[in-house]
Amino acid sequence: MSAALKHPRISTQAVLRSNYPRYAVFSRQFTLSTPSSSRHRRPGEPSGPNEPPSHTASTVSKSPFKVWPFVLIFATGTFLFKRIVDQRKGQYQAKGPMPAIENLGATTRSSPLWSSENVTVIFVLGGPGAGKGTQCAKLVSDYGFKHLSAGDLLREEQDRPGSEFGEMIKTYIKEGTIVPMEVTVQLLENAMKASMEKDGKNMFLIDGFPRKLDQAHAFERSVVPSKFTLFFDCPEEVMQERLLNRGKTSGRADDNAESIKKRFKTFIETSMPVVDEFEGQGKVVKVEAVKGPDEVYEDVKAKLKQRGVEPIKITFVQT
Ligand SMILES: Nc1ncnc2c1ncn2[C@@H]1O[C@H](COP(=O)(O)OP(=O)(O)OP(=O)(O)O)[C@@H](O)[C@H]1O
Ligand SMILES: O=c1ccn([C@@H]2O[C@H](COP(=O)(O)O)[C@@H](O)[C@H]2O)c(=O)[nH]1
Repeated sequence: MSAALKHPRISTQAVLRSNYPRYAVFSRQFTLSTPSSSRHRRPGEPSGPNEPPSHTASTVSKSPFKVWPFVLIFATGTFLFKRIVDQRKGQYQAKGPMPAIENLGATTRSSPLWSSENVTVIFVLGGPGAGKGTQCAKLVSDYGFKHLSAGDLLREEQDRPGSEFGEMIKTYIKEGTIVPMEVTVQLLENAMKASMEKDGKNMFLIDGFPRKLDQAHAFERSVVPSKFTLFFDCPEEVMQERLLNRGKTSGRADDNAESIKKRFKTFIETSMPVVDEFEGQGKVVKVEAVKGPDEVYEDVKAKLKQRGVEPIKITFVQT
């Protein structure tokens, strides 16, 4: 547009021809205002290069039709530009509020905080309701692991008075989608540090995490590489029945038919690629999770044994 105003004879003509054929007459008139020796002069037009015109801008200012198209083009352009900007703003806002990630440093490290020699991490994955938490509770008492559930940590943070992430977490959990990894990885790292300092525990079962490839990569790069992933395989119908049952007493905002459906979708589309990637690295221990809790647990113990993970031996010493 600015080019058109600087060089009206050239560019506005081109614009008018290409976009507004009905202004062709005007366009021609405008072109004719160019001084030329090979045509008839118009009234008031200078006869030569040294003679001033008898009145200024006569061809443009006399007819309103010669100005309006430019005004129209400018207004339409401005209107469309503003609409595009507003639409884009809308798209970004629809993704929900982003956390103040500058306060969350864990995922910015380029090397792990701990080595897998000193700190053992077993990820526990499986669909919603596959029985991860139930099996973890059993493993804690027999193997001495510290159990950290990513979902529990997020719910705690959600309910912590003054948390800047509370509202955001609530929305993600209700929708069955994955909270931005900066928040979850930082919560896990904090909980691991606390456990090591307080209980001296350095063997962790990390339940319900990583649920997305970016989390998996960030955690292994900046916190500690995992030993392997314990994966509980269970059909959706079985998991749905368990979750609806649990929903009668759990008080969880996502144990209802609508949220469960969304959580299943997220599991298939977002979390299964994590299992597939670890599988490709030979780092998945798969357990069928349809039978009762004790039968499933027997299978878990047998599979862990194959991986060299043994229960804690309690030795009774006679005094
Ligand atoms: N093997 C099983 N057979 C029958 N019911 C089970 C079994 N394992 C767990 N449950 C029950 O199913 C429900 C879900 O179990 P659990 O909380 O352990 O699953 P989860 O995988 O941790 O779920 P989520 O990912 O939603 O936290 C609970 O009510 C639990 O008592
Ligand atoms: O890494 C994670 C783990 C969990 N979430 C969110 O929490 C809910 C509940 O998780 P449970 O493991 O079933 O307790 C899950 O649906 C996600 O919305 C997460 O964002 N990131």
